[in-house]
Amino acid sequence: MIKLVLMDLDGTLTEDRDSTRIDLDAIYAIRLLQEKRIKVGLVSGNSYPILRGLYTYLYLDGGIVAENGCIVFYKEKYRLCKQMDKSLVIEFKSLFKLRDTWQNEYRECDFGFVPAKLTDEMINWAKEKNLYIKSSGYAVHIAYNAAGKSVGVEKLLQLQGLKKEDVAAIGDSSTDIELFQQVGFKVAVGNADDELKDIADYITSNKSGKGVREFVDKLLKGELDVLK
Ligand SMILES: O=C(O)COP(=O)(O)O
Ligand SMILES: [Mg+2]
Repeated sequence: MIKLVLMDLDGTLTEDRDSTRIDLDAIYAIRLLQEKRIKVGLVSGNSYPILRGLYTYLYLDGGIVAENGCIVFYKEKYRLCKQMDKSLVIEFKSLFKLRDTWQNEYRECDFGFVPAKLTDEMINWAKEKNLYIKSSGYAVHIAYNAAGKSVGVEKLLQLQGLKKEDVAAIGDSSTDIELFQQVGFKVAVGNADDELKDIADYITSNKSGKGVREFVDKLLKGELDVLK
């Protein structure tokens, strides 16, 4: 039985994948889960302060994984990755002519840059330095390994004493592939990256936030084969 639903933020709770406007249907879906005592958590590349604020005002209790797995919050805050070296941020930005995302001043380990297009040159640069590098479609992220949403979600489930089978997750981008590795039921929104859809147990017909509502409605009506 699903006890926790982990939700990505950008491109999933929002109205679309190029928006930061949270879909009202997604908020309503969260309320429906809470009424059934199913916990909801956030798993995102966004910074901890941003997610902690959203977590507080959406009145969630399923925990937070911020900075693509590097920061976890469940009753207490945990940092799981090495703090980013500022000289590396400067080198990456100047080498690939990138700009800081506005949240970088609030980050510790995983830093985001725009434009969000990930190139082979960037991947090779990161590989040489054993860095995590992925694009969420909103930003290109780098962090010291071991990083990625899987690292944070594994810790979050441990903290709550939950098994994979107890947990479902919904996401939109390649950064959610690692999220899917740690949960029992994997949902891709209708406008998700193909590589995420390829490993999903269910793909919503609706995009982003409306897809969250569609998933939750079907989950609560028992229309999804979550106990596979
Ligand atoms: O921070 C980003 O780049 C996007 O974050 P997400 O993991 O919520 O999609
Ligand atoms: Mg996303």
